[in-house]
Amino acid sequence: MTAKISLDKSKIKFLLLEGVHQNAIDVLKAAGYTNIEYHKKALDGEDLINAIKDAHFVGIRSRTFLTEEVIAQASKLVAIGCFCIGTNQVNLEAAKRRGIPVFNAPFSNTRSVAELVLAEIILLMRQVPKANAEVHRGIWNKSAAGSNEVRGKKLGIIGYGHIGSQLSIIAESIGMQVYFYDIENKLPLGNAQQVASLEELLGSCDAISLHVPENASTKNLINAERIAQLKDDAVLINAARGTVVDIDALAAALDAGKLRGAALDVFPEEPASASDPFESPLRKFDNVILTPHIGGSTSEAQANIGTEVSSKFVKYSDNGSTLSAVNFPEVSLPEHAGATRLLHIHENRPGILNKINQVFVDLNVNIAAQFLQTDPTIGYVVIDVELENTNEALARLKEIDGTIKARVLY
Ligand SMILES: NC(=O)c1ccc[n+]([C@@H]2O[C@H](COP(=O)([O-])OP(=O)(O)OC[C@H]3O[C@@H](n4cnc5c(N)ncnc54)[C@H](O)[C@@H]3O)[C@@H](O)[C@H]2O)c1
Ligand SMILES: O=C(O)[C@H](O)COP(=O)(O)O
Repeated sequence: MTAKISLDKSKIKFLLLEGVHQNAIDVLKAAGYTNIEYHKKALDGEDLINAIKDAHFVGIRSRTFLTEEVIAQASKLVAIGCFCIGTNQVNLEAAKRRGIPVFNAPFSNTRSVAELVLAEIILLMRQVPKANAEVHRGIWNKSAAGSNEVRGKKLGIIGYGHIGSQLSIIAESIGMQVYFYDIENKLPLGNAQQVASLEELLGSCDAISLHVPENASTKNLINAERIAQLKDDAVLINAARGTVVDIDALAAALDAGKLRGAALDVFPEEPASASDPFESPLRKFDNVILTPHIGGSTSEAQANIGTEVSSKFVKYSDNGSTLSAVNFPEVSLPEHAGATRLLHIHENRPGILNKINQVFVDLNVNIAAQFLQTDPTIGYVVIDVELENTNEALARLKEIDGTIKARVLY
């Protein structure tokens, strides 16, 4: 039997924002999904509500904010895809409560960020940003003062996840000694060493690079007190999230002559579009590299992300798989040829699975396979059955108290 989706594929609307790569569209079309609304920019306010209100799937990058209010107005939404790593721009809880899994691309732009950071470390250790700015102004200041090789220097990485550990490998390959601080115990790659406290890292390293997520524990992680602990000639890099560094404290330190330089790719407030101005107290410093959140913006990364996240959409839509969803019980599913597949997302409360199974007892059908995953608040069960009357089964599943969403795949 050929797999057929409950709702005609041409009626399933995909809303893709922020110029996600063409691969995203190609993957959807190859899977038979043709109803794709594509925007090159982020949407907000009324424009976002109007576009999302009849969408089944929405794909965004880091600049579209899917708040509780926005998600509440998207009554048909089945899944959200972040075509990037970060998912802080989505209210993950609000999505989960409505039975909407959120997918991302957890490592498709990892290498791009690590390469940019390594380049910035080398440039800052050689004072290239300052030299470049001066030569542009006609000043020929040829000097070796304050200029160093990175070989043998200490790199301190804060957050040793995908990007931090990738940076560790490539920095070590050009001779840096790598130390890292992470709230979790992590396997040190190569000769890297984990340190027990942030203070230990801050006071001893020549370059510090941040690779933590945006959350309560990382807000202003690098504040005035911690900047004061850095070596006077250290370089500081933030390509994680803008909230991690207190920008005013950094500007004050740079004004006082602290630090050799800094590189920032992310900011507490980023312009929504190219026509909006970028304001920052850091703009005046020649020894600071400022980039417009382009750490993951390479052709390679964007192409990979387009394929990866759209493939997750297709798998969820065709097959029910939530593997690698960031806010949802993960169910990895086999093909379901020959059976009807019913998906039921529910509040995780006692007795609900019994009620679900009772539907099939009452209909006198055998359950061929059942896959269940729960977290403390919701459950996701996928049921394969040989069933003639799917409408009745679906209607009865939807009537069960505590049901959040139910759908059928043929
Ligand atoms: N500039 C860009 O374009 C760009 C591109 C990709 C990712 N990012 C951002 O980079 C960050 C890291 O990405 P990743 O893929 O390496 O994430 P990851 O989840 O793989 O790693 C994050 C690491 O930070 C650690 N961590 C969390 N809180 C911490 C804390 N308070 N102190 C120390 N360590 C802590 C975690 O244990 C984990 O090891 C994310 O915020 C992501 O959004 C930015
Ligand atoms: O989270 C990420 O992957 C980065 O911040 C990149 O976001 P972007 O897709 O908006 O460039």
